[in-house]
Amino acid sequence: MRVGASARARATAETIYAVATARGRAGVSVTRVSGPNALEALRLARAMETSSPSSTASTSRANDVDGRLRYRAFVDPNARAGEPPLDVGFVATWRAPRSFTGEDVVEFHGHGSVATQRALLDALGTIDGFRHAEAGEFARRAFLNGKMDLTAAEGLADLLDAETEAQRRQAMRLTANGTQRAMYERWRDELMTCAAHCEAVIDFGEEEDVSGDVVERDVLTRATALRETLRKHLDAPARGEMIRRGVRVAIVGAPNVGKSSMLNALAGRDAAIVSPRAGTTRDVLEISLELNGYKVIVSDTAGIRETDDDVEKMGVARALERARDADVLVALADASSDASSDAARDALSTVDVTGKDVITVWNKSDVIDAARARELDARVDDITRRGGDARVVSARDGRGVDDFIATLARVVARKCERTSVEGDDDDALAVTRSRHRVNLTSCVAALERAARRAPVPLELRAEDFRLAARALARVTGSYDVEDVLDVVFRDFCVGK
Ligand SMILES: Nc1nc2c(ncn2[C@@H]2O[C@H](COP(=O)(O)OP(=O)(O)OP(=O)(O)O)[C@@H](O)[C@H]2O)c(=O)[nH]1
Ligand SMILES: [Mg+2]
Repeated sequence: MRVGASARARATAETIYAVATARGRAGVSVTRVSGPNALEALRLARAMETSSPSSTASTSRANDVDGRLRYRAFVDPNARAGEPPLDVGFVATWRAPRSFTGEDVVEFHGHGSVATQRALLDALGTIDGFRHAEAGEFARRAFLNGKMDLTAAEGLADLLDAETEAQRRQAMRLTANGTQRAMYERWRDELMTCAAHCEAVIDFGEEEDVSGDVVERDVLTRATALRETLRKHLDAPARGEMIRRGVRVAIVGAPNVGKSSMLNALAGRDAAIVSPRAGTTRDVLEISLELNGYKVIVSDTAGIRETDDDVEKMGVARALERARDADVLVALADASSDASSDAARDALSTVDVTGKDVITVWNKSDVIDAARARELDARVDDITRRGGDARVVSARDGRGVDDFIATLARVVARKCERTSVEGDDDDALAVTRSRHRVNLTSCVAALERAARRAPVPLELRAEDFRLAARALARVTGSYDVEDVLDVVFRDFCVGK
């Protein structure tokens, strides 16, 4: 991995420490120390069978660097005689480069209380050249020391944030399997090969019994194939990003149709204010759910209608904006009357639904007569027959709500499940971050220039292949890393 020498030097000059587990009350708390002088921290670890503090450093430091847990008293080297130890627990030590960060690492596994954590941190702070770590600094060092690439680091951040099964699996694939990195590196190698072939023709011309034309044709064939793969990768529904951030569902419709009541039914609590007055909801209100193991963020929005009320107008604008950003629209209407929904339908027709799923729901089925019920059932059948999703429900008495939730869960799963794009591990193909999307897009742009049909000097083609390869290298962090490091590692907590 190519990383600027200055970055590496800066990363390894100091020894850092931090609590790696959650702060506060817990059975066990792990405090991690990493850096060139990390073994100095063993001064705080005293073997339980010896009572003489002076004997600790020399005996334990030589023998204890094998990653095994050893039972120790944690002591403050400056403590007065007769003081009890700071804590007792286990200490483990790893030597560079065979550690998480690639540096010397010492871990203290003590009791999880605020007081023991603070006492140990204070004692570590008295050691020369030691300082408290910043957020993400351990992971950053691991990256700088070549222990993981940026996609794995991002996967680690995702894993620490994972709330659902789908998020956990996706994060593990990134951080443990490295499948995404392998794919990007394979494509990058292919681009470098194209550049090299162009350059070979430039350097050796036609002498080496290779015809420039043949090489050029071969390179263009490879480039075109790769461009198609990349395009498919980019065009595939943003499944990876959706699993990571949660599928966005917006409940939209005319005022008073029961949008807030539906949100409350989904949440299983009174999250939103419900009232008989049209125009009750003004702001967007969000709740988080887990459906089929996927994270789902449901938004309740203001009822859409023409209005002179300035505040309501802002609410309507926000509702439409939310509809535009959503992955799934729940278009709610009043089963007892179609009239109020016309303005909402007109406004919503301006929202581009490409790539979105729309579930049409008629609410308030408890107040309709049998004829109307039959009419709505026929409309539901019609929509279903055309491959759409529709439901008739009553948020008031709960009729049909479970079926609606099942439909929503199915739609969410369909959006997040494997979409067969290419290759045998489709999940690796999901673009998980906009940072990747940006670089992949510039890769495709450069590749398109490199592989254009018009006669172009080979030098220019070679240069564009190199630019395309560089864009991919930025995703894994093997090129131009300095400017992206803060972006990638700022999401970590302290201690990681
Ligand atoms: N009969 C009946 N009334 C309902 C049902 N769902 C909601 N309501 C009533 O309809 C009224 C409006 O409900 P809300 O949930 O506030 O409707 P809304 O779409 O959020 O309204 P706005 O926020 O004003 O756009 C309230 O009086 C609810 O009690 C239902 O299934 N049946
Ligand atoms: Mg409302």
